[in-house]
Amino acid sequence: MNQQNQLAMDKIDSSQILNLFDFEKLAVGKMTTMAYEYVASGAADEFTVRWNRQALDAIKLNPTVLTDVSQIDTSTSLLGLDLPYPILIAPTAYHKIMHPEGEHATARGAGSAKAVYVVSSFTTTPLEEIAKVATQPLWFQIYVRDDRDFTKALIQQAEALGFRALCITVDTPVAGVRNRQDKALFGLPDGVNTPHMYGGLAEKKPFTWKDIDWIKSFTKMPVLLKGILNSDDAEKAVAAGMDGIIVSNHGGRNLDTVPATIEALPRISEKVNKRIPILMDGGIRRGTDVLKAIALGANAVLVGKPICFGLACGGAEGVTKVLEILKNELELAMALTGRATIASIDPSVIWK
Ligand SMILES: Cc1cc2nc3c(=O)[nH]c(=O)nc-3n(C[C@H](O)[C@H](O)[C@H](O)COP(=O)(O)O)c2cc1C
Ligand SMILES: CC(C)CC(=O)C(=O)O
Repeated sequence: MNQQNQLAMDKIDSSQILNLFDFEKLAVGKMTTMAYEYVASGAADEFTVRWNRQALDAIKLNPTVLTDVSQIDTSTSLLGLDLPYPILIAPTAYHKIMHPEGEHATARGAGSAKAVYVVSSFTTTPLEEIAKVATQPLWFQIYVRDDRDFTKALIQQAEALGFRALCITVDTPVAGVRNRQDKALFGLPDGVNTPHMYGGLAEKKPFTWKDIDWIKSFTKMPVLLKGILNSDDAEKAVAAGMDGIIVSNHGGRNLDTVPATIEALPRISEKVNKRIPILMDGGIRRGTDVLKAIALGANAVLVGKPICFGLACGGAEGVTKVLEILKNELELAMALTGRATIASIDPSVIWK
């Protein structure tokens, strides 16, 4: 497709695309069936995918009235970065199957929205190219491979390119039961490849806390573990000197029937007790979801599928729009609950 046609395809009708669910509906018609199924599906019977949403929906809010909400300030700081709002782009693989400009567009979209973009190690665009167009901080997500020299070189490459933090995905020693993906005969189309990763996720070598110590020993980037669901692991992460954790069930794509992340968050937050930052992802679609996650102990959240759908619908502009809608909804949720700052969002905003 030539550039002009692509730009026409990418125009988003703002009168009709008002929330993150609208993007998914629009994306169905814009993506190949294979790409849509890859993004939208979860593991096995998709209980966890649904629970991520249902658990957030089931939480009721407890607003406070007559506080000064004339100035809403969503800014926060995280691992040395000043963020205008506590929402990051979760690492998701294979952006070129969602949009021809792939991760290039995602990085530009993140730049316009002033959001941190966590780049997947399964990027279909070289890291150098992403770094060149990024105007906001980038973080890197790594899948640790059997070949540890390869793994080390990749982490060092990201560090040398100026990536600001490393997220080690720890919830995927093997890929989950991905029936929908398999039925859609998932495979990368000709011309799309992953310049920094080989093969799938069929690693044989044990990957344990020792490897985490090893990575921590040679990188200066802050290190976060992505995919923590139980509070004992959270405690071990603190003991191992991690700079942060991401409470995540991989968007329900790995082990079906694990709980919603918003359900796992409070006990992890209690255990961690503010010693290190906690991020959370899984089912965040509304500003009220962001507010609930912060109230229950998250310092920030990440969004996965909505970014993929935004990218598919509108390239860089679509990515920006997803983030702007969510940020705007967060501002409204803060004003309507009587919380003018992120620091003032505490558990009392949850109806008990
Ligand atoms: C299409 C897709 C690809 C993903 N690829 C990765 C990946 O490469 N590395 C990773 O750590 N997580 C990956 N994830 C998980 C996300 O980082 C994140 O945990 C999850 O999508 C959050 O839930 P949400 O999609 O409901 O927002 C992927 C998720 C999706 C939907
Ligand atoms: C290449 C895949 C394993 C990326 C991933 O984490 C996912 O599809 O959930």
